Amino acid sequence: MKSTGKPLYDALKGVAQATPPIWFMRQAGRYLPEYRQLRAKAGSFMQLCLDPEKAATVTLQPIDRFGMDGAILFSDILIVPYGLGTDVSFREGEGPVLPKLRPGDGLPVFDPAAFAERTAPIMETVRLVAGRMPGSTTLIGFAGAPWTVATYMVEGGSSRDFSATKRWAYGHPGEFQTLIDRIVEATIAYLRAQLDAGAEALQLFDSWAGVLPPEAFRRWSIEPAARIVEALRQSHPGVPLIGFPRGAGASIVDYAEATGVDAVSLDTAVPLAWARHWMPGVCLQGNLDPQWLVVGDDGMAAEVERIRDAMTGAPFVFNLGHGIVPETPPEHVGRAVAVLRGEGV
Ligand SMILES: Cc1c2[nH]c(c1CCC(=O)O)Cc1[nH]c(c(CCC(=O)O)c1C)Cc1[nH]c(c(CCC(=O)O)c1C)Cc1[nH]c(c(C)c1CCC(=O)O)C2
Repeated sequence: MKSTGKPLYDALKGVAQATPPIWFMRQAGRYLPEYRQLRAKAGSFMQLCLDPEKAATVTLQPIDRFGMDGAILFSDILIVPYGLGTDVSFREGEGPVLPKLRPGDGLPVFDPAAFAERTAPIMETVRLVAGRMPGSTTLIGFAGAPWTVATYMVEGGSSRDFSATKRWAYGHPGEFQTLIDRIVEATIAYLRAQLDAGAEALQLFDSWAGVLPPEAFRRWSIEPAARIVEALRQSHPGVPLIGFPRGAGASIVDYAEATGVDAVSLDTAVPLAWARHWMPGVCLQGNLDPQWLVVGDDGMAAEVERIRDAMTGAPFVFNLGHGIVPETPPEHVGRAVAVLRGEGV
């Protein structure tokens, strides 16, 4: 493949780069003073997500500061339930709050026109960022995977054990399938719209895939992701797709094969040599522990080099095993980038 001049894009398409491209999950957010400053003026977090000018500015903050190879759209996975008509809000220190959906309740219906209208500001953000990015940067769009999005809709927010969602999925699988199907349809429309607006690659975040036993993982994580991948391949052939089935353990190999993604993002527990051996056909992404960025010392530098060196010669994107935490000093992020690129200590 001819180089596109975008190292992240090329790596995702399977071409190993001499220096791995880098971006970090949650690279825009509360650890950055420039984010906190803009966030204070935006009202609620949802208002910030739905304000294209501010969301575009926030998307570009980590590009301006660190020269990341990827810009991830500033938004949230809960925009899909919002687009389906669900009330979504974020409480300070508590996280997301949604009405709790239960078996027997009317399920949200995917109305394409209403969904497109409610999510239109996100597409405007994508267009603004696409027009303002450096040419070597790749713009990454994203959505939550249907299982992870469903857990927020059923639990009414974050959860420790996902008991209500699991009991529904195991006890009433037909009805739970309908809920998943509706989220799949909405997600396909949502991701297609991001691509039409200028996103160059996509990531599907299945943050809670790891709570599912293997058979349930196949049905509720792999199958919906495979349907989304197939639909996007039909409408937008060639667009690099990244899957992140966090905590999937050994099942990540089945996920990579059965969904047909171009790249998989590895959580902190996945051994890199094992991933290279069992998933030779995909680009790998990961998997520095985000807590190393809080520590930021020579131990962090050594860990960055260990991960980089373990992946030499393979298509690889340097990232974290999960999102940056708010306590992270921004200088430590800068140091990790410099160490990776061999520019600093
Ligand atoms: C599960 C999930 C969510 N959102 C997301 C996931 C999947 C990744 C993961 O597992 O972390 C994905 C997400 N959320 C956010 C982005 C923006 C882009 C980026 O990565 O920089 C992305 C890609 C912004 C955000 N999403 C959220 C914030 C903080 C809100 C604030 O500024 O007050 C940001 C910057 C809020 C959010 N959003 C969500 C929760 C549980 C919370 C509350 C916890 C927290 O605050 O970290 C749901």
